[in-house]
Amino acid sequence: MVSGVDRENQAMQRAAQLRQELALHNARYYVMDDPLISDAEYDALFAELVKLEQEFPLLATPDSPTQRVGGAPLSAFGSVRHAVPMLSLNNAFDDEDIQAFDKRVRDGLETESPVEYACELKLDGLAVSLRYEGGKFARAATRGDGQTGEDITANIRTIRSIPLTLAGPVPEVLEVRGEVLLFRKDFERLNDAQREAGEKVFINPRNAAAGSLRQLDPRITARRPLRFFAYGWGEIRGSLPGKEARADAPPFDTHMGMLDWLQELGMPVNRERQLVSDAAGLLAFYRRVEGLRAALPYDIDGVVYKVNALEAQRALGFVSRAPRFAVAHKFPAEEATTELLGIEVQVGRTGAITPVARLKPVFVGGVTVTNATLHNEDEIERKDVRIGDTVVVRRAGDVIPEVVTPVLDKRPADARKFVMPSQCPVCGSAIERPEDEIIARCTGGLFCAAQRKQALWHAAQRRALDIEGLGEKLIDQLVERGRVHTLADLYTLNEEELAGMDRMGEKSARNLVESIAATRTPPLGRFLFALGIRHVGESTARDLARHFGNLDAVMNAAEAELLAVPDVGPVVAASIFRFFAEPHNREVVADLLRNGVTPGTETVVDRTAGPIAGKIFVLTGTLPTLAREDAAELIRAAGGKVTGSVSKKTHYVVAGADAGSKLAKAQELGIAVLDEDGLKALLQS
Ligand SMILES: NC(=O)c1ccc[n+]([C@@H]2O[C@H](COP(=O)([O-])OP(=O)(O)OC[C@H]3O[C@@H](n4cnc5c(N)ncnc54)[C@H](O)[C@@H]3O)[C@@H](O)[C@H]2O)c1
Ligand SMILES: [Zn+2]
Repeated sequence: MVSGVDRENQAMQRAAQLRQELALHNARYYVMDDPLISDAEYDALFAELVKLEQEFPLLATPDSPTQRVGGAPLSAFGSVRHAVPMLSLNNAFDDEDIQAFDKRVRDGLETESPVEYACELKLDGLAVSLRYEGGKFARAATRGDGQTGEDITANIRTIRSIPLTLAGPVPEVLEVRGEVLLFRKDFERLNDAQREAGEKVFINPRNAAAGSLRQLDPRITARRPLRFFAYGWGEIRGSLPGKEARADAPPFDTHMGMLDWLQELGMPVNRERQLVSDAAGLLAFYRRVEGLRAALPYDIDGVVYKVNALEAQRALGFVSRAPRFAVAHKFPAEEATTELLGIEVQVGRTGAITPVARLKPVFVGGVTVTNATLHNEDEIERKDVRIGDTVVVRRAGDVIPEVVTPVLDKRPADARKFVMPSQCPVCGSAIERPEDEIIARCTGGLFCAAQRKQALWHAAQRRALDIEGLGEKLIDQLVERGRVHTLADLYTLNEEELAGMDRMGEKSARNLVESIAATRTPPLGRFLFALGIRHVGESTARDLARHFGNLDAVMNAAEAELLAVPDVGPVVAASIFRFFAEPHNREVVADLLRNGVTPGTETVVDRTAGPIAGKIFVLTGTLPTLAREDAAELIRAAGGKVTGSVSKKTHYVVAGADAGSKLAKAQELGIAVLDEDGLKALLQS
């Protein structure tokens, strides 16, 4: 059994250790703007110390971090003594904490009736105090240790949304307090620039805002798009002209009234603020903002509730580091640090290879996360993430968790760089990354299980093989049951097994077998399109068919030959060539042929000769016998081009009934206008 004395000794040791750790983290966070651990981890250490000090009150020394605010001001800045201290806020994490807060407030005010609260966002930036004298901006300071802050007047002047002159009559001295922050987009841009310049990146927008504001050179601050929102005030001296207020007190009697007034004076005040009348109202506000959080352009780490009546605030007063009349209701942290155990790659439905971080399980954004996306190879390189690193993981709202950045100070000596594998982990085909692209892909195409569903769906669609009755749900089943591996397997399905699938009757099974059979002789262009070759859309597939005439010729074409096809550039040619160079894809085509699929052939037209070759057509209005798409086909088949709008480059406009502005434009530009007969004559000439 452990004696009471032993326990107290243990507690004392642990408390000393916690204080030392917290002091280190305070310095990293408040002074260097470069924390080593996440806020959630810091909060856990802090809470542990609070608990020990509550159990053993003798441990609560006045220099304990639990009794103090922030960190010491940097001596490089001039110091500013706060006439009214800048405090922190007590934290609440769950509904019970809020009920307890409301009860403490009502007990403190000796009232049974509901208390009115002003609710605000808890902006995740850093607190500053702006001093106006005679309505003019005079000085600005950081919170520092709460009593003394750093003089950041020159830096604050660079923030455009902060007025240098207040709009309206104000007391002689008015200190406005609020949060300086960086929008997420601006943060990302800033980090990109930091990386490019080989400078250290910031862990999150809060630290970036703090680092930007606490610059010894205000020209650097000026280049950072910092923002400001006011949520309070400090010293007030002199009364407000025309308003019967007590001197040295705010010229309003509620918190919300004061905020509205600050806004009228030209101070930015966050619009997401609301009055509620009891604990239930507080919780409803919390829920509402929770839903809003992901859509806000800046980070918040919770909401703040303040007793609205200033008289009641005064009655409740302060504890050492925070007011009794306010509380911060924290959201689950969106960021946490953990260890990056490994990087694996995932294959998407289009063959895109995504590197995924395998993480030591970590609780973030309200769930335990073990995987996070790393997007692509460049991103890993850019962020310099290595296996073995301690990394910051972010999970905001329902967004897929992502690795934000490594914590460089914690990099172990044996951290390894990621190397993109050369083979697809699903099908073993080559992984390739075209030079001008960010995304690496599996070249397995139809053969790759990861891409199968997408590939089948693509092949079945109207514009490809047009397999009626083969829907997405059925494709999922066929692939998941291992019955269909490639497009070729579709042609081996029989009625009986199809009838056995979910939501399939005998009749629909029979119909499907028939409709599959009906697609056994596709035109070559549609067949090529159905193969799902990257960059080969419907019209490129048609051009290929026309240029090469038969399947073999397309499959065996060299890259240079492919480049001879109209509108096929280097990217497309390379993609076609790669597709048919992959043995798995050739196998699938061979299987298709073996299973009775015979794509058609086409007469190869020399589209460089003939009267239409290279000519540009625009079709408008309704032709008497030809559908517009058929007319376009005829033109393309003869080597012409069809575009959508009339310009100086247009050679012919083919106009039918009800032709509108295109015809007018053609006449205006003096372009030859043909009717259907005219077109046919031209084609036959
Ligand atoms: N990761 C680390 O190493 C590390 C170290 C130290 C502190 N921290 C983080 O900082 C927190 C403590 O910092 P703190 O003392 O600044 O307290 P806090 O950030 O939890 O709360 C007080 C602050 O909230 C801000 N605030 C935002 N919106 C507000 C509003 N509407 N009304 C009033 N204030 C508002 C103000 O800047 C105020 O100073 C910890 O909980 C931890 O999350 C992290
Ligand atoms: Zn693959």
